[in-house]
Amino acid sequence: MDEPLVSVRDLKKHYPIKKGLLNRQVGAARAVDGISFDIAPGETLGLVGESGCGKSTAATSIIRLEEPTAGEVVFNGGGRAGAERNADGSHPNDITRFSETELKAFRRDAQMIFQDPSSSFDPRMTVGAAVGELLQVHGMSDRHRRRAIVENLLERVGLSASDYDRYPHEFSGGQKQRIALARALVLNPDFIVADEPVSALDVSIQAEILKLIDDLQDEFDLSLLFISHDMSVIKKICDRVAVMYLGEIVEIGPTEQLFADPQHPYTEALLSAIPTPDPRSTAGGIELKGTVPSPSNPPSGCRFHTRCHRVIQPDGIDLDQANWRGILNLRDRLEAGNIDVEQIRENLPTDEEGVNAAGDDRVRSQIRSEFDIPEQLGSTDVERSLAQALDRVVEDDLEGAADVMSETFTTPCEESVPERTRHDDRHASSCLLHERTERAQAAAAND
Ligand SMILES: Nc1ncnc2c1ncn2[C@@H]1O[C@H](COP(=O)(O)OP(=O)(O)OP(=O)(O)O)[C@@H](O)[C@H]1O
Repeated sequence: MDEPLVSVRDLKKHYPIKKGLLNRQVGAARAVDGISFDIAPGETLGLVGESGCGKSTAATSIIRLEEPTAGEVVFNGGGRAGAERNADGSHPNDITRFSETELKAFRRDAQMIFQDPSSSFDPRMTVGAAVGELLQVHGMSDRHRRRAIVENLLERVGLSASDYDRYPHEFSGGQKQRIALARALVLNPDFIVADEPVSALDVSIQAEILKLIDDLQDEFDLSLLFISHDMSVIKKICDRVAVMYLGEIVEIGPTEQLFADPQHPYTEALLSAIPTPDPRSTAGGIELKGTVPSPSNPPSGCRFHTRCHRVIQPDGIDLDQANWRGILNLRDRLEAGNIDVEQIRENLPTDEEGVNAAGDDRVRSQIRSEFDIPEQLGSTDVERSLAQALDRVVEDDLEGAADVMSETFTTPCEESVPERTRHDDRHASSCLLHERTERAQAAAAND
């Protein structure tokens, strides 16, 4: 790739968590925790992940609307191309080190579009004034010239010059997003960050706005960082995609390749969630249960291991993968002390005879079924440990049950942080499964 327009390296944004009267820092929410990628001139890079993965924080940190905690964002637009690193290793184009003056110049060259077009406009300002405001801020004092530029832009985003004197409330959501695009383009930037720009719009309008963004990108030769939680939107507009989970990028690659051949289980799960026109289709059938864990206390090892349908089994265990997931889910819930045995008992239908004994068995069965663990697992060792744990559960000794479970049921995924594996020069992912395959292949080649 030629010199990228934007080059993000190991970018972090941690929010301090403070407590008590003295407001002492007791921890940090690691919203963005070491992300790296490049965006080429004229390219659209998608950043996708569920709510809470850190996408918006990444966006605002990259264009320094928030101060990053660490890392580098090199911006080679705005006439800054071709600069060499300083002797101390720092880069003169590193946005995170820009002075106020440099930052002001950068603000001409990089713009951001937000999800909700309604809240991005002052209701008392005409559309023309809102779009032209930045021209004025950046020194264009000629009112007639400003008006001519804005009228022309309004037409280029599919509105008309006569909309100049109208007010935001007179426009629909889709039209307001067109106005937001005109405003983002008015200073002729090189780089636009669009944070969920179509998520608040009806699906039919979404398609129109995506088409407009695509056309404008060509016309204005823009690079775009396009943020969305929706894989189907990403597919329509992005050249490459970075998949983000809990502050990290777990996979990155060209859109077509990533959709056809996803390498990270999280990507697979996101793709599986794309609705299909056929209601009977299970579209891959991977159900992403639960929500993204808190970035203040992320899971050890691979952060996705607590929800992963491919979570690795330790040596000596070889269960059906869904059953293994169920066992780990039960273990994690027990460790969190988050199973209410009394509640389970109360919800069971009453029995006429031998209430206690039958009740305990039913509690065991109920728990197994809740966690998708069949009555017999086909492995004596696993069954023995599970039975011991369930015995403790029915005695309401959750801690004891958790101890038994965590002794037997462990996964390499919680022990090692996966390294980035390259699948080709543009496609990479971070999953222990690939690391293992690579190691096995290397060992075979050496034999
Ligand atoms: N100012 C803040 N202080 C503390 N934590 C924050 C702050 N802003 C965001 N976070 C946390 O950082 C994590 C990432 O949030 P972020 O909004 O970047 O995610 P997102 O992927 O954009 O999700 P969404 O689409 O819901 O906005 C979340 O857990 C959020 O609670």
